[in-house]
Amino acid sequence: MSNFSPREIVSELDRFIIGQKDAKRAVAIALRNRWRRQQLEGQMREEVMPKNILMIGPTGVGKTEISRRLAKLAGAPFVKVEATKFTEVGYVGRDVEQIVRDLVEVGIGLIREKMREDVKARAHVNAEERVLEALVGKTASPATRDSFKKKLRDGELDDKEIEVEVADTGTGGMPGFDIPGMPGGVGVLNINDMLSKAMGGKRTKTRKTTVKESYNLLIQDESDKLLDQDEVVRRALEAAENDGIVFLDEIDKIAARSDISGGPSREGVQRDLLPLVEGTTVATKYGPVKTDHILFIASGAFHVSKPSDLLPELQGRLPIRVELRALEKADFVRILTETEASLIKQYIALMKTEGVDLEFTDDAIDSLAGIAVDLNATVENIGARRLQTVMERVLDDISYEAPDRNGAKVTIDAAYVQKHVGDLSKNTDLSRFIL
Ligand SMILES: Nc1ncnc2c1ncn2[C@@H]1O[C@H](COP(=O)(O)OP(=O)(O)OP(=O)(O)O)[C@@H](O)[C@H]1O
Repeated sequence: MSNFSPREIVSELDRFIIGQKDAKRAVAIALRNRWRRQQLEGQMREEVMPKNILMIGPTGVGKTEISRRLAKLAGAPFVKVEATKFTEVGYVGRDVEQIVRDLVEVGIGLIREKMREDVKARAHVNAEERVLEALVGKTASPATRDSFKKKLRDGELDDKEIEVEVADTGTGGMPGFDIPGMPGGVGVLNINDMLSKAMGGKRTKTRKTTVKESYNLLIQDESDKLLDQDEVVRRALEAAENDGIVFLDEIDKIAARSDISGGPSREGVQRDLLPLVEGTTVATKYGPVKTDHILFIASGAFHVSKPSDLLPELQGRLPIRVELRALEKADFVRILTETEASLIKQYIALMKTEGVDLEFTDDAIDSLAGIAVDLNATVENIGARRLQTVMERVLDDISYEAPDRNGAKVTIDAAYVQKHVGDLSKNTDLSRFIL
């Protein structure tokens, strides 16, 4: 859990998302509130519920992006679900619980990655200790150890032969396999683990190797010892419960209190979602998960329905309302130029791998932004996503020819942009399919 202040969180989000100050502020406070809750003790800690957020704004203006970046910043498990998915035919009420199961799966992935990193450093330290022991023996004086440690770190002993004892993993180790219906995660059985347990503990063997090569063997050996599956699961459940963020998109589409023919009623879906948001316990294959402290960020355009069309109970559980505004041309220019890993930066980096030096003039960027705005107005407003389709089209030729143009410098100016998408964008019928 990060201990950034709300101001710091907003400034981190500013690196990736242009504008939308209110939404950034709201999520920053929500994240800080989690940290505050963690500082509390006993009953009070259990009483403090997250203040869930309702983001209102047209499509493609940064609602998901803000939430996803927030989760990344916090190292928190994150899932995005379309609320309308639950209005489909064949849906049964309990399906909403899958959201929580998915959140736990994401948590397992995150924690495993984190623990591998933790373990890597520790495994390396342990491995070094074992190499030292192999070199100088168990009873050497601290001074001797230190002097050998220095030589070891300077690489002076790399070619020296030593004997190390490592876990015997049989003939190269057998692969783990999935239990049908329980792919991945704790469902994986490791034959070697089972064998070694069945045989009353570890089987080891002595290997003769050089100091340099022993490291790989020992780091692997130590990592295996350190990465504890039960611990991964325990921490993942904890992360899902306390840090999890669920992004419920298209909540406006289930807001109207009328039924859609064929599918379950919208109100029914709201009723199914309600316990999750209010706090319930969901059974997962890893164990029960309490949803009380999961942060829900619901989002929708609310062009037709209004937040007040949601069930009162659900409205009450989404007390923080923020509006995101539609993006204008100036925003598109900033999205193209100022964000970290902006599309422009991505294309420049990609072309560089081919030895092509790509450059965009200011008027090219202005032109790209202008075309995106026009298309959003004439074809369909898809927000900043429009930049992707326009950019892809403009760079199509260069992308295709890049391998033959190693060493070339390509400058994209307004004329180039106009030539490649300008005319097309004026033809609304054609644009509908291509841009
Ligand atoms: N304000 C912004 N600044 C930078 N990039 C943005 C901004 N708004 C949108 N984008 C980019 O546009 C794409 C779509 O945005 P996002 O997924 O956040 O849309 P959304 O508002 O959640 O819409 P929807 O409800 O349809 O999912 C993302 O790739 C995102 O990077």
